[in-house]
Amino acid sequence: CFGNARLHKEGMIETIGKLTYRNKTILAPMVQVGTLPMRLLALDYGADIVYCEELIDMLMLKCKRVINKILDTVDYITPGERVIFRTCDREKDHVVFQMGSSDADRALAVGKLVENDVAGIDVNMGCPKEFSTKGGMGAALLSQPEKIELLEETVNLVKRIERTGVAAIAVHGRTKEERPQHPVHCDIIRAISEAVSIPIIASGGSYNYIKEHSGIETFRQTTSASSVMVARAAMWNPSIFSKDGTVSLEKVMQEYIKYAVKFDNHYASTKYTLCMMLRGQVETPRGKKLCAALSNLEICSEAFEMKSFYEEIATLLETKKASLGVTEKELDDHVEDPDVIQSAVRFIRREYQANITPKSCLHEWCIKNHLQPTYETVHRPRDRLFCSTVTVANQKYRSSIWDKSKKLAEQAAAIVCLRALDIPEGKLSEEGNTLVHKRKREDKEILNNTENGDCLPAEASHKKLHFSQDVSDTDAFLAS
Ligand SMILES: Cc1cc2nc3c(=O)[nH]c(=O)nc-3n(C[C@H](O)[C@H](O)[C@H](O)COP(=O)(O)O)c2cc1C
Repeated sequence: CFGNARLHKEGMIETIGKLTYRNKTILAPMVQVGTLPMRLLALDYGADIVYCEELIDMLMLKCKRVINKILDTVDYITPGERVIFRTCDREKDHVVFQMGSSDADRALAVGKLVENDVAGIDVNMGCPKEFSTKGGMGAALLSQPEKIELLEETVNLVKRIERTGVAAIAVHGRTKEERPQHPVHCDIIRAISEAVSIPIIASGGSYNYIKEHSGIETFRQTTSASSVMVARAAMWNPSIFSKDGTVSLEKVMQEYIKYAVKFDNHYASTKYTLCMMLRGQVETPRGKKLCAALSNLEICSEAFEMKSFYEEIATLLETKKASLGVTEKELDDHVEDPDVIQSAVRFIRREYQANITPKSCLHEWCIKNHLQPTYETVHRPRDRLFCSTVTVANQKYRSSIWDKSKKLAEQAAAIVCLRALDIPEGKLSEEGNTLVHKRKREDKEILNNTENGDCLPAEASHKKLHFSQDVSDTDAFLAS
């Protein structure tokens, strides 16, 4: 069995800590899923504590802390302006930051970096996946005595961890070799619970116990644990935390999307989480539209009929931006370049044939002409928009309209190039368009690793989602 050690703030700053881990229901750490929208939704439905997805220490140490006045959030962003961790006041007393680390100094440095923005800090010692263990993180920590004082027996190990002063230990009741669909070892969690005096948080009950809210308590009693942490059952429907019974998935998804839009959640995380909620339904027309979406706007407009909500929030954010005195002119810090062919275009998915994108058209044309298109994208941090320049045969092309995602910006650049070269771009309105392209979305490359789905560190996670037919069910996904 393996677990997560929690270095509670109390342990680090004696007078501030308020969070305790007794008698709590907890949203478990889940890569891609446990971003701000899911955490807020879980709190709305009654979770007491919410964990972020595992974030790797080295990546966090590259981040700077930024107050985002437009979203009212605190963001930790990489030098490349990627948001790695976003949090807000509402969750401040409830959110536990989970890190992946194999080095005490780095772990401490990350702890110091985030300690004033979170309620607790968790070191992941549970992830059995290779990407984690080969870096000496996750479950690898369990076999490095010098790092966590391993003893032969799990109970003795937990006792020794307890003596380090951690506030609580979460135990996922499975061995390193077992997979999430194997029965959870309640007896082992119980033995651990009885052996130590700090709170034990039982994890691993989604598959066998937590079909509805009452299952959380059954799992707690069966394991004699202080608290229960829920991962998959909450991912499938976060209203599992509600004492009033579960809410329809349709409503839950809408609520989730609202948070995702309000807090500008990365669309890949939004899409992944919604696909996990849809489970067996990703092959339905809506599931397919969701999988094809390349932005939160597309998720709202194509798959959920929530375009007007998206637009309303976008307008609000624009107004806020303006009231903060940030003008469009100030924002447009992208250098004008006379050598670049520019025009004001935007890629609108529904205007194109299902399997065709401007990028794929350009790619195909380039292959035929023995050319190689190269894309360079810049991100404007203040409004989080992207602008891409494509170079073909030493000529640069770009759209003057900045877009919501790198992918959309690249498509727009491809459109400018195709139009300048008078090449069909795959639009439905193009007469006699007979181009047939295999759908070849960058997303598919990004999302193409089912193996890591049950515990994937954030650095890799945006590159490893996959929603193909064979991953239409979470259980299959986790089992792979
Ligand atoms: C999509 C997904 C991502 C996960 N990511 C993490 C993670 O980042 N850190 C971690 O410690 N465990 C992670 N886990 C493991 C869960 O926190 C939990 O221990 C496991 O799923 C068993 O609990 P359950 O039966 O309630 O699902 C992940 C699980 C899932 C399903």
